[in-house]
Amino acid sequence: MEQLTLTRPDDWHLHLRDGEALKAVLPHTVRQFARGIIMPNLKPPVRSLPDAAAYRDRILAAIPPGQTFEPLMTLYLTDNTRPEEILKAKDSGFVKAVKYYPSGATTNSEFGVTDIRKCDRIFETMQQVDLPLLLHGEVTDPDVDIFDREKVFIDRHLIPLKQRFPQLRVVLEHITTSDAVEYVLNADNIGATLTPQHLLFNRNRIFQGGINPHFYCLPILKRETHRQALLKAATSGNPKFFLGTDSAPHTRTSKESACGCAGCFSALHALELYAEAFESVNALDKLEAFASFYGPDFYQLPRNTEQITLTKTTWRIPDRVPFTESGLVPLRAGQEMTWKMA
Ligand SMILES: NC(=O)N[C@@H](CC(=O)O)C(=O)O
Ligand SMILES: [Zn+2]
Ligand SMILES: [Zn+2]
Repeated sequence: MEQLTLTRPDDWHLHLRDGEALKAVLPHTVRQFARGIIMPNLKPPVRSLPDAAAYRDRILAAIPPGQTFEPLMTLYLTDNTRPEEILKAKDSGFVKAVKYYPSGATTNSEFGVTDIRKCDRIFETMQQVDLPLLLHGEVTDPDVDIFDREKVFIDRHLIPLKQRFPQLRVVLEHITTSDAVEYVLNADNIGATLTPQHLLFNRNRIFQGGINPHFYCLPILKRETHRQALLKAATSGNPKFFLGTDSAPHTRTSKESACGCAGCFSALHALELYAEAFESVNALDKLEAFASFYGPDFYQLPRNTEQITLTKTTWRIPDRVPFTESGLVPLRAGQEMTWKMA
């Protein structure tokens, strides 16, 4: 039987939610990943060090007995974040980054930043203490076409930001365009995470045979040329590109709705999805570094030492996974996978 053994990977962009939802989704991530960068877009968001400490405790308490997982916490940047909060966060040792959401760009981003220039004092402090900045890189200007929002963010905000703070370490999260790939390749002190959905699907998938809300996430899937550029970057062996699932659980009914939420749930089978994407371009030999080496290298953390094994077998992704209320529909539910984690 064909097998693939890898150093245990980490997930560098993960939504775990809170309460009952957290308890339902965390075991899936714990099964695959040793650590995760935990997104702070709760309601209300994780804005201070005490918020992050309390959320971290709730995550630790939800880990299934006998298993291990290290939540790497982030703070949610607002117009009112103070430099002292950044210093305290850095000193804590468990806050590994600060997350920037443009106000209104995505799920629970209402408390996000209204004008990136308002945060220059914060970026100055982050640059000084070397705390990475994670970007949801889309503009919210309603006049900008939804498919152009990432590119326009890079041109209008990211390039000037990097000119003002060249040493600030930045992760452009869940990149979706060849423009983002080009930018990251040519800039310094920057990395990017890539999701399974953006490596596997183009925007046609959202509309195939009718509207498919479970393929709607933000930034939205783009056209095929972009998908190919992302796949090329992920499998290039360039350490700037690493794994971040952006697994973003929403109840089935909140997705299958007249105004459905953005986010794909992939924690159940993330690694298998990535394996399939890499295999599609004969690059399985590049999977381990993408999934298990380049992320810790960027975050200046040790690589994991444990191993995991993927086996070539066909299995069917369930239609539903237990979650609060109506359950969760995993990415590409009901379809067949060709790799399975032991
Ligand atoms: N990616 C998504 O479509 N949704 C994420 C938020 C985010 O990462 O932008 C969520 O929290 O649901
Ligand atoms: Zn985002
Ligand atoms: Zn996300």
